[in-house]
Amino acid sequence: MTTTVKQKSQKKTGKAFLQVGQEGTPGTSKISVTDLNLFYGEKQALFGVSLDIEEKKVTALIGPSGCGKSTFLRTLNRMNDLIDGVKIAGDIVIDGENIYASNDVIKLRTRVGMVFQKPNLFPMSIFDNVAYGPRMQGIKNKKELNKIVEESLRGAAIWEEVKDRLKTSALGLSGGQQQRVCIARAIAMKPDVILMDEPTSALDPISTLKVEELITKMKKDYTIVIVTHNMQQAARISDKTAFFLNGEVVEYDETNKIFSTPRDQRTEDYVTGRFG
Ligand SMILES: Nc1ncnc2c1ncn2[C@@H]1O[C@H](COP(=O)(O)OP(=O)(O)OP(=O)(O)O)[C@@H](O)[C@H]1O
Repeated sequence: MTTTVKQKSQKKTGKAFLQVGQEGTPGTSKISVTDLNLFYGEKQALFGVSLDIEEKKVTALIGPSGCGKSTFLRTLNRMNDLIDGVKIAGDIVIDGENIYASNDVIKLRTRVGMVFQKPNLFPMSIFDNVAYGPRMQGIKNKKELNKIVEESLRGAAIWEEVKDRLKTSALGLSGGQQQRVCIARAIAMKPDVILMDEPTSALDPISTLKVEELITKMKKDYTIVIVTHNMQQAARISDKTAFFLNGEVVEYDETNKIFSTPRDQRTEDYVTGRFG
């Protein structure tokens, strides 16, 4: 606990911006989930989910529609708290801290950013979209904001495309560009973890490829958890894959094992397209 607080304050004051989050060692456990059960009212959506998500790796969540992937993803930054009647039991520990033990959800969502299925930019300029979070955190200095916006847009591989139109409406960009600005907006909060819920499902193949390349680059700096329906995408970009079925994790392993030599027949049936 003390260590975590210390690390966070060093992050704020110390290192150059995009180096934030580089303290962790790839492959060590970043998020530890133990016996997680979630109910929407009377309906149980997650059943005893336990898994460790590794630092600076891409973890894919796959499985048929309605099996609990998005529900699980949203527990990692407590987005389900916003839904009436949700009950959650179990532990989710990030960097040694149980995220359900603290009431500081804003701090949690700063550390654990999220990118949604459809780009959800605000009807304001590209600059203001990316500067929105830092401004909410109290950063007013123009030079500092300029730096954060440029570094975030560079980090999201969209700077070259938008640098001459930062003051124009973000809604004038293509869907694929908007999604990368959404990623820049998440990066601007200096998170450690980025959750992505089917981030390319609304994009054309070229934009999808750009976002996939971006995700692959981003794992140098961030721990990424991505929900995808696209098996090829999971195989291309993720290091680990969890296969969900009816609210349970059937199998969780190195991605190449899940796709080449799965242990469970149900995983094999799903990844080979026999159902889903
Ligand atoms: N807000 C909610 N209220 C009640 N039930 C919900 C809610 N959100 C999801 N569910 C139910 O929880 C179960 C898991 O849904 P979830 O969206 O997590 O699945 P998913 O695997 O992400 O599906 P998809 O791939 O279609 O997005 C489903 O039965 C769904 O109907």
